[in-house]
Amino acid sequence: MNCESLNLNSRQFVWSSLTKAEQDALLQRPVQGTSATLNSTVSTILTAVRDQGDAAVIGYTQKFDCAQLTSLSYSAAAIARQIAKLPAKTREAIDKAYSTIRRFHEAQQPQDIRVETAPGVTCELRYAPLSAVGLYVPGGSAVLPSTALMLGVPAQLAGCPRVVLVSPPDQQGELSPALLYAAQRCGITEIYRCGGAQAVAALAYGTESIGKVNKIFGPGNSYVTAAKQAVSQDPQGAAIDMPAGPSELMVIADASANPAFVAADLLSQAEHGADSQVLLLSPSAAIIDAVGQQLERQLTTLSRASTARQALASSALIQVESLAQAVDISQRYAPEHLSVQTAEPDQLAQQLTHVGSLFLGPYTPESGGDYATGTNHVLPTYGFASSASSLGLVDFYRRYTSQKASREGLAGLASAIVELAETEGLDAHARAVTLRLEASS
Ligand SMILES: NC(=O)c1ccc[n+]([C@@H]2O[C@H](COP(=O)([O-])OP(=O)(O)OC[C@H]3O[C@@H](n4cnc5c(N)ncnc54)[C@H](O)[C@@H]3O)[C@@H](O)[C@H]2O)c1
Ligand SMILES: N[C@H](CO)Cc1c[nH]c[nH+]1
Ligand SMILES: [Zn+2]
Repeated sequence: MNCESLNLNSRQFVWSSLTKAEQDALLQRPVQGTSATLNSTVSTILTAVRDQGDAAVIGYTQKFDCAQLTSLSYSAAAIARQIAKLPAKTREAIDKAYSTIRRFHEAQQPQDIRVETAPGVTCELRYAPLSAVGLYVPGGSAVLPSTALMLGVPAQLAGCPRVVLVSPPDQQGELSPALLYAAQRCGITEIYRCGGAQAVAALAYGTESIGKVNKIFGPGNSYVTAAKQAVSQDPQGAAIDMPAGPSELMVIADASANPAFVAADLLSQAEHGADSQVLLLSPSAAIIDAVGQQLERQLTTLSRASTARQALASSALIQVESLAQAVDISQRYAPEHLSVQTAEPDQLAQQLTHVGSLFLGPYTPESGGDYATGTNHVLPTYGFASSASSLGLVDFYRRYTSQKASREGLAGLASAIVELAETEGLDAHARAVTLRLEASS
């Protein structure tokens, strides 16, 4: 398809006139069709990094990012030189975003709990920061310093002892001053110049220069996401935060919405990548038409119009029968971002639970949450918003339990423990209780 000549009218649909199969196709994520080839590419990269370490990472960085590196690490002096180039106004913007994100995440501090479950028996739930975390900051199609904040702030607040940041370098082998400043604000000093599946493999398995981490965080394109999913299924690999892939936005708008606002929001996510997907649901045919016209008009002024047009080819403006039907479709699609631009957004929001993040009302653009409202922009995609959570402070902790019983406490539970152990035919379990009580009677 010639992207430049995509006719947006061909992406307008009336939901009730579609068959079930057509409805399903409309809600399918664009990347799903290519997953077999994708998985095989990713698996080759993971194996190469496991076998050859740094050499493979450096080789793939040359192949995919066109950067010739002799070392993956970034020295403190080189980081400082880059940061010195940052204009003051960008520094101030990062500072502002840092403070709102920090404020929202600080309030999420999990609390240990201690409960006396029976006389003389106490149980505790404790949180410990993860000891080594890897933060993936995308840098293929656009460098995203904001993502360094979204990952770095909670890692800093949790107090993770080792925080490693990776991101694909530019063709000169450098990371951007803004990204490095954002990392510095979050206290991150261990930084490597690599991206894609090779960076995920290095974090999960370790190489000569990059030490293995316990958990990998961060969004990325379909290669990064597939690599994260693969290493998380390998007992030798690492845990991951969630599948946070190509950006998605669904907008529910009624006749009260401003079509220019809606179109701007749709384009803001379409410009992320050709595999982004944006969907409008509206009971108003007039809004659908007006948003279509606004998309055409606003596209002409965007520097990434070509990317946005490619994303629009697998996007849709859908006329629904009612807002109730829009809610049903949204719950089924489970979008990463859901914008509600209706007369009563708060009311509708009560029913909209399958979302990564909600944007309510006409003055809450999705890009606000991408940068500076304070919520985390690392969110589940591909429909995982029906089961996975948005990134938060708690994800940087491990939860574990502890218990302590006095002799009297154990005596009080003994009959239950012994009876259950005997029911399960596990004599040694029962003896561990009876022996103690006999010894101390
Ligand atoms: N869900 C979220 O929370 C969230 C947040 C921010 C960004 N995003 C998404 O993250 C994505 C970032 O993607 P990006 O591409 O800009 O950057 P990226 O850093 O994720 O990917 C770039 C890397 O992809 C690898 N790559 C590219 N082509 C390849 C190929 N043919 N074979 C193997 N590897 C290849 C390269 O190693 C390259 O370094 C976008 O889709 C954006 O929408 C999602
Ligand atoms: N919208 C992206 C998440 O899907 C996050 C982002 C970073 N910069 C701009 N936007
Ligand atoms: Zn965005």
